[in-house]
Amino acid sequence: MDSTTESQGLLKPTGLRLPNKITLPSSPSVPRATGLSEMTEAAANSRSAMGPPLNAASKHKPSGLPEPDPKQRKTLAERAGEPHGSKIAPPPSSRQAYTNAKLPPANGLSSSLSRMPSNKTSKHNPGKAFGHSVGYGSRTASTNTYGTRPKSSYGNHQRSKSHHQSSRPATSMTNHYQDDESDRKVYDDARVSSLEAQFNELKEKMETDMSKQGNLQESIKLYEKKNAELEATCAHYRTALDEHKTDIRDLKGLVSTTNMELDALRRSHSFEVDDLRRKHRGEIEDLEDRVRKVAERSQRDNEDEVQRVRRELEAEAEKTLKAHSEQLADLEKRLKTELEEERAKRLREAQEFEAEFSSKLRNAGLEADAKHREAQLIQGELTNTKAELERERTLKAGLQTQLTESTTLILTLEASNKAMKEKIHFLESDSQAQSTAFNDLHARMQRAIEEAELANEKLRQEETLRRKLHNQVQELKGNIRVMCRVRPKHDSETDPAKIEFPDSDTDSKEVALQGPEKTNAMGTVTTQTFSYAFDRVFSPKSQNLEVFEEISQLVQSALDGYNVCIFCYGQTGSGKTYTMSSQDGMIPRATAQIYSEAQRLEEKGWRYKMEGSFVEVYNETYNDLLGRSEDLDKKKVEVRHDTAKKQTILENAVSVVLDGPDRVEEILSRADKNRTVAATKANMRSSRSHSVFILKLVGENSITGEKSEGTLNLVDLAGSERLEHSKAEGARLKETQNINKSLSCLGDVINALGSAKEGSHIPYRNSKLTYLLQYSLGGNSKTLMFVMVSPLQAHLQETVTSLKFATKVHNTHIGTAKKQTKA
Ligand SMILES: Nc1ncnc2c1ncn2[C@@H]1O[C@H](COP(=O)(O)OP(=O)(O)OP(=O)(O)O)[C@@H](O)[C@H]1O
Repeated sequence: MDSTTESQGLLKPTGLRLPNKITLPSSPSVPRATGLSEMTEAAANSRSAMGPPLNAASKHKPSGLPEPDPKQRKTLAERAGEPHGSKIAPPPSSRQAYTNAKLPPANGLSSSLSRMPSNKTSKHNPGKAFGHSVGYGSRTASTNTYGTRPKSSYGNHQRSKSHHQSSRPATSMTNHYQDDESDRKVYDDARVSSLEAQFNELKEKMETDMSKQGNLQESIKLYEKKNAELEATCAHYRTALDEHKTDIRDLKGLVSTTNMELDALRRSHSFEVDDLRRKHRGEIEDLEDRVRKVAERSQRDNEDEVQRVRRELEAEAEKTLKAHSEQLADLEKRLKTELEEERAKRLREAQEFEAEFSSKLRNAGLEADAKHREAQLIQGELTNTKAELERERTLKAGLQTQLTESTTLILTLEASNKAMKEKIHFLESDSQAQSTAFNDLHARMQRAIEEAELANEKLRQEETLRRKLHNQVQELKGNIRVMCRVRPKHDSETDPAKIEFPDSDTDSKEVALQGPEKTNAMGTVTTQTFSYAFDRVFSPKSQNLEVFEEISQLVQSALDGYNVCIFCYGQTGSGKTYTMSSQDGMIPRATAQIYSEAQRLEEKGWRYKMEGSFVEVYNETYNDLLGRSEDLDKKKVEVRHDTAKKQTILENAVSVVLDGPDRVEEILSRADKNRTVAATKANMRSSRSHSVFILKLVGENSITGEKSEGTLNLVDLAGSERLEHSKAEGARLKETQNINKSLSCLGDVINALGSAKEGSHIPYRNSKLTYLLQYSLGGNSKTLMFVMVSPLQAHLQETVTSLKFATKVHNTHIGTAKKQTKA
């Protein structure tokens, strides 16, 4: 039911009219929701716009709604044209009682008023109460009071008053009623007008409330609208929030992906940097290696050049001397002829003028005596010159310093020749004396030549003696010698072992290793020192040249016809290959020495033929390192021994005739190439195989008829590391087992050679290596073992094992070496 209908309903019983239209004030105070903050503000505003609570509103505060002017308002009595309404005002107490609604309104209003909210404090039925007390013309018997007072405090008061009245007698009451009827009527009118006033007041209040209700409904609608807007905004923001959350999630995913990519990039970058660093280091090492090789090669070239120039100069000097001798001989011959002619001529002249110049002849005889003395002097000078020439011939070979002397001598000879010519020219004046002088000269020259031949013969004998003495020296040094070499530490290597060379200032024959620190039960830290002594110890500072000087005498022995075996023993990476086969290693140096010695010996009548072979022993099979690389593991190399000649023959292996120093380089590079090819097939094969360079030297002296045949074996043994340390498996295990077997066989052979009596069994056949070296180890040979030592602490255990093995070999004494002479 709307407010208008309700108002109309209210008007019916009373005939009062409510204003047709209640204009609700616009509510400017209600803001439009524009956002979350605005909504809060609007809510606050709307709350304030709602006004005070309803019970407060019942006090009728001005609400802004149009209200009838209170001055124009008229009471019902006024409207009905009853002028006395204003005169009879109810007592203030009765007005108060109506306000409290303890009394019911007039009967005509009862139906309408019954729909009004009742005061909950009242227990009365207002209509009923009103009916009982104010019904027109009816008074209930139960009403002991006059019945005009409402049941309120006023009523109570009435009741208490009635109570007093009830004590009055009924007759007196009836009288009173008749007397005061007019007063009662007045009083009723007053009451009616009072009720009307109250009703008006109530109606106004209702209207106010209704208008407020309308306002409130408007406000509610506005709030609902605003709420809907806010909810829409809220939903919008929620969607936006969800989108943002999705974006944030995406971004987080992107960030983590980017981070992962960055990490991957960083990792790959660091790998690349590491690779580049490794590559760079490798390149630097390659470059250093190449530079070193170039330097070494150029040094060798220089040495060769010096040798060549020396040889050329010597040849030239010899040629010059020969030319001078020939010139001298020509001169002598010409002079002789001229002298003969001159003599004949002079004889003729002398006969012609004998008589004429007899006195002059006497004088000439005197002069001839003088000249004879001079000729003798010249003859002495000539003898000296010849002696000098002879000395020059003896000394010229290989002595660069004496080349200068030779030049000086040549100059002196030239001067002497010149002087001689002058003297001969002078002597031409006396043919007799000159003839005698030249005869003498000739005789002396003959004698000098004979003496020179005697000297040459003596020299040859001395060479044979030198060989014998050299061998005796070698024997005194021992037929098996052991030398130790400690390689230098590379820059890339850390943690060096403590290796000392106590006698490096004097003999350099000792090496001392300091073992790891050990703590005993008492907590004392001790270090064990291992000392070893060998024939020679080379510190890391030593160069290949210094090492070669020690072994050059053995190389000489090979030229002299002995079997020589030089091998390098030690763990992988200890410097065996560097010592043996590097550019200036033992193999190139030994062959270079052999060449120059062979040339030197040529003038003593020796002619040498040299042949080189290079084989490897890998997994107990022989491979030819000078053959074609594709045949390396296919071609079967066999080793045979000629027991009668005590010679080793390699079948199916290439043997290269070494007719010049360049050939050695060629051999080494070919072997190196083959080993590199093999290394790709079996990893680190060069370290896992023994390589043996065999140089056969066959010499013959055309003058003495002597012959010699020696062999120089240069062996680079495989790495000697123990099986338990190498942790090898599969193919590597087999390799290591074979290496260990052959090395231990080598030890056994040396041991047997040292302890066995002549003719007893030596276990050469137990391994391919000892079988190959059968005639180069033992009684008929000279053996030198280099024990190579790594300078690192990590290799200390292996180093100690190697040095122990070397000490065992060093303590072995092998029987006297025998020179091999060809039948
Ligand atoms: N005396 C030295 N002076 C300078 N460098 C050396 C010396 N000895 C060895 N080296 C270097 O040490 C490294 C290992 O040496 P090398 O290859 O000769 O050892 P190895 O015992 O022959 O090893 P493997 O058994 O593997 O053949 C090489 O780089 C070599 O150049």
